[in-house]
Amino acid sequence: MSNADSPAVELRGLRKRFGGTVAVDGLDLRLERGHVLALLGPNGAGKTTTVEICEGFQRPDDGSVRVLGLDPAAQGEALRPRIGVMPQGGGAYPGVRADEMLRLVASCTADPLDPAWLLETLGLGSVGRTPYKRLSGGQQQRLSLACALVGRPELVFLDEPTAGMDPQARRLVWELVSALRRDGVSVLLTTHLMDEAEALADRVVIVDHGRAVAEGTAAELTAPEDGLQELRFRSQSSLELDLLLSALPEGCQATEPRAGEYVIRGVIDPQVVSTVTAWCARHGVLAQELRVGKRSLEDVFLELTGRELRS
Ligand SMILES: Nc1ncnc2c1ncn2[C@@H]1O[C@H](COP(=O)(O)OP(=O)(O)OP(=O)(O)O)[C@@H](O)[C@H]1O
Repeated sequence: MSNADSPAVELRGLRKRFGGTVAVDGLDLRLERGHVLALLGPNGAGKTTTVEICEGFQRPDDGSVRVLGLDPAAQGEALRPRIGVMPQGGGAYPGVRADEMLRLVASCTADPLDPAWLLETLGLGSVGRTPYKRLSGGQQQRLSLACALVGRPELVFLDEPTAGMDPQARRLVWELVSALRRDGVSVLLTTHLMDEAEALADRVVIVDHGRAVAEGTAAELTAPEDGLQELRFRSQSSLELDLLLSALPEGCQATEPRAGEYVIRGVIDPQVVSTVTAWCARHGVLAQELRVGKRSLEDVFLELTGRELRS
């Protein structure tokens, strides 16, 4: 396969362990050119290790890795000018000013974007002369993102790009990632924020314990199983679901996937909603956060793994 036709990233059977810890456990993944792929998973799922292997900073124990058609471990020199990397937690010389830092990185690339424009776009125009160590965590993150993008990369790796940012800064970063996508840049991002994955990614790979447990568009992943709808609510734990079920039409299922969280699956019509709330009222149960509709990515993750994304 020629370099230009190959996917932006293709991983097959990727494995990496650190001593007794299995960080990546047979991961397959494919990012098409010009797409945004989100690796969604809780802390310790193996997201950073996967990204660092793609960037050539770690060597896998097993499996094949192709990034823009190249092997990052063996062809790093050819690959590096074509990718942008925003590592988790950023990093720079503590005393360097924001604009100096960005200009320095720009000077190492063949055809950089205008650093002043990039700082402005990321809301850093007013802190260009501020030393790195005096920037807020969110500003440091945005400077790190600017450094990843200034060389006009074909492919960008963003490891938890909005961690620690306030909502306004997060919105700026989301807009920038959407703009990258419009410009045909491929993006692999990691996150444990489902709304981030949902807002930005063409495809989402849910990872847990170094393995992909589900993959698809956010809409595919959250579509109700079997075309059935869901009614969800929270309440005290251990409600007598058999009793509730006996009040509902045939074909409905009722489960408590986690203590105090209830899911009714079936054809959810107004009558079913009314039956559930009436049953709750009869039993002195306050049904909170009652909603009818599709599952969230968080629900999907919980159902697949029994754990929450935000661990
Ligand atoms: N250099 C290392 N030495 C030892 N263990 C490591 C190393 N790097 C990662 N690990 C372990 O591998 C597992 C996966 O870590 P990784 O950082 O890839 O997960 P992650 O999904 O990115 O999590 P986070 O969101 O916390 O960054 C964890 O158990 C972690 O402690």
